[in-house]
Amino acid sequence: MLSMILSWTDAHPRVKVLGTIVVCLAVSFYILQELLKPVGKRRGPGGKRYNLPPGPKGVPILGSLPFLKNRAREDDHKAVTEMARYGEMTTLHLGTKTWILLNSKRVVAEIIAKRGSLTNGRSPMPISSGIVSQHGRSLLLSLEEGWTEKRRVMHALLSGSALKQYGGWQELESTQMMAEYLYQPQRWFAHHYRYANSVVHRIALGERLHKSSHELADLQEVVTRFVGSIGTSWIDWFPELDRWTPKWVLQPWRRSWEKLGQWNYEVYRSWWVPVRRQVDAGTAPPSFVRDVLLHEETKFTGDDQEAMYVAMQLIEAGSDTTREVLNTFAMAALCYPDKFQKAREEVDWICVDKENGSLRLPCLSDIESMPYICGVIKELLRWRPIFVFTPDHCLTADLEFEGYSFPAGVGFVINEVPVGNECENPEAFMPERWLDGHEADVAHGLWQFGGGRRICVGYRLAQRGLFINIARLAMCFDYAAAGPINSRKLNHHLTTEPFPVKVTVRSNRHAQLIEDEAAREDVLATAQGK
Ligand code: HEM
Repeated sequence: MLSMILSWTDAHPRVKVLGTIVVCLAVSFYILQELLKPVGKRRGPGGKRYNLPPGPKGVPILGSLPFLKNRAREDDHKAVTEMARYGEMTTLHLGTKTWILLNSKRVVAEIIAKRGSLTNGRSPMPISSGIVSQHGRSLLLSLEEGWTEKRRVMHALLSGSALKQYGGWQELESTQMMAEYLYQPQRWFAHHYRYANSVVHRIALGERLHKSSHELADLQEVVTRFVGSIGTSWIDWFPELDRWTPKWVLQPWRRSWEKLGQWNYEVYRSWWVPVRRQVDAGTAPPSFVRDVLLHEETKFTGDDQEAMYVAMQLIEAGSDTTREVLNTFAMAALCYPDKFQKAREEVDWICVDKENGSLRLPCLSDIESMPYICGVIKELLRWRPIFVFTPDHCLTADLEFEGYSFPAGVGFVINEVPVGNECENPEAFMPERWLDGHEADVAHGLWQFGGGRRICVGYRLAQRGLFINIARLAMCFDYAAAGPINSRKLNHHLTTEPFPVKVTVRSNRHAQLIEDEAAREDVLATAQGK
């Protein structure tokens, strides 16, 4: 048979050439597929086969990447919700990575929280972590890349003394925000951003924010472009390509990312260097940088550049997130006036004097007495999550779990929408669903801050910042739609008005209260733009 084929192809040389090409292509494709096998399909030691949960088949080599890249950011969250149809866990092969989506609260608690010492790694991201962040943003670092030391120093942010110290600044910046709302209600969204940015700026670097709009825009652009780099480059899905190919000959992708990384570095330096000098000279005001990161007792083992990334990462991680939740609050106020009213009633109950009717602004010590406001915060994060996926929690050793076996290197990812929707009537905004005695603990039963060993280090600060502002806004301002709105179109990417809102102060008495408070805190003139 073979000799017949050979003599036939001898007589038809073109077919022979074509056949050879087809065979070569098929062999190359097979080799490529073997080389770029995702972590979850590879055999373990001694040829061990792993048993992963079900999931979509995907296409050769790329797996489910084309699907995920196109659909994960859709406003209706349909694609990420559909992923949960495979069960409590869904396996996705994405380039050479394998993600296990965790679709229920139960498995998130089991894998991310209870087995946190095994699931605290991160998969390699040579572009967004390596080149763009110069291996400095702890958020994306693996254990081997020095995450543990950075986490150690940041941990201080979760402590009671830090919360107390920074609480005063949160109240002050919030008072300024209230006054800004009063004088420029049409710029409500911009006040959210200013608040979020200045609070975390002061916590990290020690000074109130007095940067030029150009400098602020640069930092915002750095954040946007960094976030935009996550998951964008194919190389982050096939990190092996970065290791296997010689850098300067076969890595054409490097140049533009390096330019971005260098620009990011320079913007960071322009914020960092003056603070570093003040600390060295002993003239710096209190801050996380002065009192923790660079304090000799902390014994941070990183160099100046690593310290800079730790400090600056705080600012970017803490500002956009808080701004987005405050915008979501404005949307909920428009769509659910009855819930807004309930929130207001709770604040009035505490902050209006029962004997003489005088008013005071809510403060952080009111948290325990305002469970409904605490419920509003949790519900905002559940109703319109700002993260649909948390970063992957990579397994650092093989794991057996409920009949499945997972190889080291797979990434567990919280599929936030189905997890948040595991409740009655998930489409509705219902703060009362959180009134279970744990409402003041924002991470209890809510996974928007991630979990386990890598849980957001700013989650307590975030909750307190949201509390003080939401309680005060509910007490003092009314929200009305000023055009068509769609509660799913929050337009978080916009720096202009994300949806049309008309804000008005509740009464002259409330206006007076804000002015008095702002004058007392010495932020009135700044809020008036003087
Ligand atoms: C609503 C507000 C916020 C949300 C939803 C949020 C969410 C998150 C999530 C999901 C992670 C990854 C957790 C994981 O991998 O399991 C994270 C990490 C982080 N967050 Fe937040 N965050 C918020 C506010 C803040 C604030 C106010 C700060 C700073 C003051 C902050 C600083 C950080 C830092 C530094 C990390 C990286 C931690 C590490 O490398 O271990 N976040 N955050």
